[in-house]
Amino acid sequence: MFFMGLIINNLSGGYAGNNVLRNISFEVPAGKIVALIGLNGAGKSTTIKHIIGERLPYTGSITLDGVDITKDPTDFKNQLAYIPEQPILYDELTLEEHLHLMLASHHLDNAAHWKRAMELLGFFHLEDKLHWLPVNLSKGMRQKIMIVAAFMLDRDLIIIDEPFIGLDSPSQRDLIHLIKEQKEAGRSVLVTTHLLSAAKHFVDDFVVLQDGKIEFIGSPVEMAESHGLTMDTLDNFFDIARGDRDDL
Ligand SMILES: Nc1ncnc2c1ncn2[C@@H]1O[C@H](COP(=O)(O)OP(=O)(O)OP(=O)(O)O)[C@@H](O)[C@H]1O
Repeated sequence: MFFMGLIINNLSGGYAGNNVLRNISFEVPAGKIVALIGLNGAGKSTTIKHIIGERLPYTGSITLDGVDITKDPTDFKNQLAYIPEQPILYDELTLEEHLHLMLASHHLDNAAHWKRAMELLGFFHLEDKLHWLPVNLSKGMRQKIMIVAAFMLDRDLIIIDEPFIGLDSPSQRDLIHLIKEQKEAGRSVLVTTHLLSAAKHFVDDFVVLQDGKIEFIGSPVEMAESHGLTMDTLDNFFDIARGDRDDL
């Protein structure tokens, strides 16, 4: 039996001439929500680029439900859904056409998945906008379409880059509800965020990156305790990381 979930093992990687990640290891087990956090330039996006296969590991391995990204890249990618920070939509396709295209490209354009897509659209109050083009949609609406498109695929791993940017507070709560549903369904969820005040309430573990290395892995309570903070003051975590402790 394979380990169910994502395992990053001793990963080193980055860009030509710029080795950003240095032997990082962490897990996102099935049924867990993990937040990858760190200051600007710590290596979060670079880590995500490696997990979605945009960059290849220099050393180390990345496996999802026992499938190695280097050995079986297609099988690996077929188990994950990724929501980028910036929505990527085609100007000339309606919302409905986007969803059909996305499902068809994953060989899932059937009644069951379409029903799921409609449920998710309804959840975000977008069900009456099926014929709209991206140009007619607000930034937050475009972000919600990316969320719907990822969640309708029912993948084992969902990666969300900065989930809360551009969403109003009710929509942030709606997204957290959907993320928790994925956890309850036994999926792995990996988010990157700078919003610790929101993340500390729903993540199982924080993985803290600092200069391309793992600085800490643990629950929000463990992270607070090990850095001399409480759950109430955890939002100041990055002030400590930056050396602004006196400001607390
Ligand atoms: N395309 C690239 N080519 C070379 N170096 C890059 C490239 N993209 C990022 N870097 C470098 O990699 C390091 C990590 O950047 P990364 O984007 O992973 O950080 P991050 O933690 O996601 O930061 P932020 O919070 O600002 O999004 C930085 O030193 C950055 O300059």
